[in-house]
Amino acid sequence: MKTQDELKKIAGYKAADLVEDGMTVGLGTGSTVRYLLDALGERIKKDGVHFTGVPTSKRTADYGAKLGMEIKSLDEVDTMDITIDGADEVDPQINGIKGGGGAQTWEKLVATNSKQCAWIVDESKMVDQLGKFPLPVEVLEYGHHQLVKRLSDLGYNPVVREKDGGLFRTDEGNIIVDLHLGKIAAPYDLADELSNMTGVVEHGLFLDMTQTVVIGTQDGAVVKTK
Ligand SMILES: O=C[C@H](O)[C@H](O)[C@H](O)COP(=O)(O)O
Repeated sequence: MKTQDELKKIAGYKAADLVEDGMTVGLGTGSTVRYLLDALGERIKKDGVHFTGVPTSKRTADYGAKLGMEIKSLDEVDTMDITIDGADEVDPQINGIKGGGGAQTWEKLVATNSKQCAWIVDESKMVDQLGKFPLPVEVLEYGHHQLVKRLSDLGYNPVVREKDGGLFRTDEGNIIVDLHLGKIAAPYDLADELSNMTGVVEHGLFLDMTQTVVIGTQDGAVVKTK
């Protein structure tokens, strides 16, 4: 029986095949993406493959640069040929929840500027309906008590994310409110509602953005395409 970490590695290494010489590639964030970066680092060393990486977090930028990748910011490129990223939950339509690591705002910016997107997940992340994983929402710190109250009144069970005894901070210096929803019956309505709330920077619902999911399973990598 392979561990969850081994399944993440299977997905990350398989997805590295999607990257071709000369591409501009959006690089996601998280523990599964770390395996993708390791695999790409090996291809750089062994095969001399060259691509430009557009990272979705400072963590990914630092790790990619350490592995010899050319790193550019989103503002320095026109478009990305593909973005490969992790996800916290993926449903049968390849919609998902992201932001478990608090990186969803940069991730969504990079994804929406990419020609195609692929997610890499272990099989435990595949669900019939989104919402068991708490939905991360990046918000401005200013006024967040009011916003949290509003989210609570709506029945969304908001919890302000903490780290090391203080508030968790995103790469933009904002904070994260995790919505404990249980099930998301109407994801499109919820996405619109959250996007329209003043103080919300970005939420972790990624709808109709991704065409491919590479799943690490006990039987190897499975690629599902829309
Ligand atoms: O903010 C973090 C990202 O959305 C990650 O891609 C997501 O949380 C999945 O991370 P992991 O591969 O570590 O489970």
